[in-house]
Amino acid sequence: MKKYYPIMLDIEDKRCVVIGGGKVAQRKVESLLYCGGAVTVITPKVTEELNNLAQNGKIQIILREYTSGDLKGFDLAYVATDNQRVNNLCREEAKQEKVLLNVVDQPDMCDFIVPASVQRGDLTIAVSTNGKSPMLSRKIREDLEAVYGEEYTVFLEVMGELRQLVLTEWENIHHRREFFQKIVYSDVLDRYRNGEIQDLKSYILETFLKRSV
Ligand SMILES: C[C@@]1(CC(=O)O)c2cc3[nH]c(cc4nc(cc5[nH]c(cc(n2)[C@H]1CCC(=O)O)[C@@](C)(CC(=O)O)[C@@H]5CCC(=O)O)C(CC(=O)O)=C4CCC(=O)O)c(CCC(=O)O)c3CC(=O)O
Ligand SMILES: NC(=O)C1=CN([C@@H]2O[C@H](COP(=O)(O)OP(=O)(O)OC[C@H]3O[C@@H](n4cnc5c(N)ncnc54)[C@H](O)[C@@H]3O)[C@@H](O)[C@H]2O)C=CC1
Repeated sequence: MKKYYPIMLDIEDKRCVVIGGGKVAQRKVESLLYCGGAVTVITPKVTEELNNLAQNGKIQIILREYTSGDLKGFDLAYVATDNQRVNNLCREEAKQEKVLLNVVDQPDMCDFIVPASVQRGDLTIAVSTNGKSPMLSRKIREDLEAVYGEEYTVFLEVMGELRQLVLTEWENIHHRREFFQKIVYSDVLDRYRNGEIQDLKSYILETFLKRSV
């Protein structure tokens, strides 16, 4: 069985090229933009949404078919046409130019594949089936969205702030670990979700910090 290595890639301002301008290309472009990628789309035809993104200066569109040399200078590349010849040419070029390539209709030609993901502030939950069933990835993503709601955005913000505080102020790693463990494994999130707690940060500070110092 093929193994993919899951990583969190910082693509802020990295140059990403997408060959093709249909529905699938659009989905990949949207996720790249969400993470701050600098996106260029090369395609003779685009969806209305991609066109709007270009009008608003969010992406650059080059309105023509792929030609050899188009991947040069990019960090990441996606081919989202349904043209086998273009897939093959891009695969060749990506290898030569050492650009990581995703071929949306051929997992066996990909350097990387894209998981389904849930984003809750700084929390990312990603799901992949190694390409076996993208529909199943989607379904699991939907299930996760129902379980991990917006309260995780707030919770994680508070945990991040507390961690900064504790890392600089507490010397003993065992105390720090125990402190975080108590909060994360408590019923605080359930109670916040049920509306029993109004201000999550104050509640956590009062309940857990007082007890620990
Ligand atoms: C290998 C991979 C390469 C890659 O794109 O990176 C790939 C490949 C292919 N997808 C196909 C079809 C569909 N893809 C989706 C949806 C998504 N596809 C995504 C990723 C991936 N798709 C990578 C593997 C991910 C994994 O490991 O699980 C998601 C998760 C992320 C994203 O695209 O952003 C996004 C869900 C996002 C979300 O909703 O959260 C749907 C469902 C829908 O449309 O709603 C369908 C129709 C139903 C079905 O076929 O299951 C086809 C066949 C085309 C055909 O039939 O001709 C191929 C090619 C092939 O398999 O040969
Ligand atoms: N990975 C995934 O998540 C999924 C992949 N697919 C596959 O992705 C492919 C694309 O799907 P859609 O976006 O729905 O197709 P589409 O037909 O809507 O879009 C294809 C795009 O490619 C462009 N194109 C065609 N020839 C080109 C060339 N020589 N150079 C540059 N651009 C060119 C077209 O102008 C069009 O914008 C299909 O092969 C499909 O099987 C389909 C669903 C999901």
